[in-house]
Amino acid sequence: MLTLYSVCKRYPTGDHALSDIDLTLPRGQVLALIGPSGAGKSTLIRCVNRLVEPTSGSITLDGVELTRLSGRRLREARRAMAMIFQEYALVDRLTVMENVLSGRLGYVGFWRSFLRRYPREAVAEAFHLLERVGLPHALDKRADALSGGQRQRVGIARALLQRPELLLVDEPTASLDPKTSRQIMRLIRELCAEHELAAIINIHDVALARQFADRIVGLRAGRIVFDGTPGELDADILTTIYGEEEWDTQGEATPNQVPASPVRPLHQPLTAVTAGGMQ
Ligand SMILES: Nc1ncnc2c1ncn2[C@@H]1O[C@H](COP(=O)(O)OP(=O)(O)OP(=O)(O)O)[C@@H](O)[C@H]1O
Repeated sequence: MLTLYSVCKRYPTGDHALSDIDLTLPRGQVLALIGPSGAGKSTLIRCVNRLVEPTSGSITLDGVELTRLSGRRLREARRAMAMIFQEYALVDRLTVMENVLSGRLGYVGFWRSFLRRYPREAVAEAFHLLERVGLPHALDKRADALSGGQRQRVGIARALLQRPELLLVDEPTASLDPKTSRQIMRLIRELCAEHELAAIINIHDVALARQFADRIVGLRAGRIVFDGTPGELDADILTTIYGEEEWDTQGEATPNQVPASPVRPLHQPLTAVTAGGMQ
């Protein structure tokens, strides 16, 4: 469904953020993108929806070459790719419902979106999605009255209202406590299965990646250095991705199972892992 071929990104500063990235993502697959800070994870997902312009290479979604699109055709292509952000990117002064409905902005005309008049069908779907993400009673609340976990649920409902084929998820749990992080990752995973959505999730927490992704891609210095299943991610591979460290790799986590002892870089706080494993 999504194919990247020989994608490179060099920023005007001279930073080679991505070098020769080849990746094919089938429909419905949940891919976790891991790697050290500066490895190029955010750049990669932003190249897919062209928030960042790749310097060279090809990116196709359902056979459409995204790198050559502009104007209306780029806007149309972007509807199929919804983004979920670390900081949620909600409009604080708007209600939960209004924030979710903004997921349809790419579909309604200028005046409708300006006046925030959405089709009845979109409102009904937004109700349904808010119920699905566990916020049926928060419709009229202002976004800034919500907790971080609730805000992320709104962000997820908004993304789904866009009716995407692909979710681009940028550190969805970075600002959340370990239990809420697991709930959010589980929700994303379940929704991907329900809607046959593919997802690329940029995530620092290796234990969460192992537990909730079908596939893990490790980036280091802009290159893919690992592409495999969570079960294949052993200590040697973690060293290849992150560098030398004493890795704890006991306990094979499979999606929706609680790992006995999740993999973690030893420099991560122990509390983050133990609390995450308790739920
Ligand atoms: N707007 C920019 N201008 C110049 N260089 C940038 C820009 N954004 C990122 N870079 C550089 O590109 C490289 C990859 O950055 P990127 O943010 O994609 O990495 P990352 O893996 O997402 O890091 P983190 O996990 O810390 O978010 C880094 O060397 C970074 O300094």
